Amino acid sequence: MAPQDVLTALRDKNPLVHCITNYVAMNIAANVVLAAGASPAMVHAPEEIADFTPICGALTINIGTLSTPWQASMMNAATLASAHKIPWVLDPVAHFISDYRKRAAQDLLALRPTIVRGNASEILALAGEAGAGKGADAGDSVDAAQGAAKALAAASGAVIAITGPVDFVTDGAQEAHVSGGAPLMSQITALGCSQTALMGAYAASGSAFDAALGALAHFKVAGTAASKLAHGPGSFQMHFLDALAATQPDDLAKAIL
Ligand SMILES: Nc1ncnc2c1ncn2[C@@H]1O[C@H](COP(=O)(O)OP(=O)(O)OP(=O)(O)O)[C@@H](O)[C@H]1O
Ligand SMILES: Cc1ncsc1CCO
Ligand SMILES: [Mg+2]
Repeated sequence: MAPQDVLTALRDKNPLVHCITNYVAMNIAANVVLAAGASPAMVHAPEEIADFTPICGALTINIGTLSTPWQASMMNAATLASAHKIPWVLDPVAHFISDYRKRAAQDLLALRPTIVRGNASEILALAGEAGAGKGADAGDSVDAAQGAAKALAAASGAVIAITGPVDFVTDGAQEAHVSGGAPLMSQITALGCSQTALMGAYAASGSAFDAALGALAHFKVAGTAASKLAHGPGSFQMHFLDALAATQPDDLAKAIL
């Protein structure tokens, strides 16, 4: 299924996307998923996972504001998703900042996510390579992390997506670059986290590589459109949501190299 067909299926199915994300990202990520045409639900209580994860079209897990009870929910939800063959996406936000977070990311990776999405520093570190990341923002270039992404895809079986000025995605065999968007996108917090949530919506609607590629292209196309209307980060966010909703399946090819 080509990326544009995944978007058509997404809008047709309006899939339910279980998002376990961070406090910073919750609102923008939910709005991004809604604007694109899917149905987000931010559910993280340990008591609710067993009931909720199995009825969803996809699961997304983001460790941006990790704590012990949330980690238990993440591990349980990921285990259930893998057991029920529900696609799930891992976003290992700044996992290199502490041993606690590093171990949490590796434990989740061992549960075999369908897709891993991170910035260059996060993907480098997840593959065990040294990078320059210090917090949630990337300190490395996408180019520098491409080899790590390929190695990680081969080792984990996941599709690996790196976001940045030009995105890169690989499943170990196929690969693609995705261009467009605007530098302003890195000035708005949690847009990467929102990209992860959108990848869940796409993964609920098509195969893993084309889902990741489609979600990356959707952001770039909408980012390019929003940047023409925006006067700064605040108005960019407003125009970006409008542009996500206005993006049509045939637009996606413009961003894919
Ligand atoms: N300089 C840039 N030019 C164009 N697009 C960009 C640029 N920087 C980031 N983007 C886009 O912004 C989105 C978020 O990517 P980014 O790599 O900043 O994620 P992140 O660091 O994980 O973000 P966060 O942790 O704040 O959620 C992606 O769609 C990416 O393609
Ligand atoms: C700024 C920030 N801190 C923890 S999560 C997050 C959102 C972007 O990853
Ligand atoms: Mg960023």
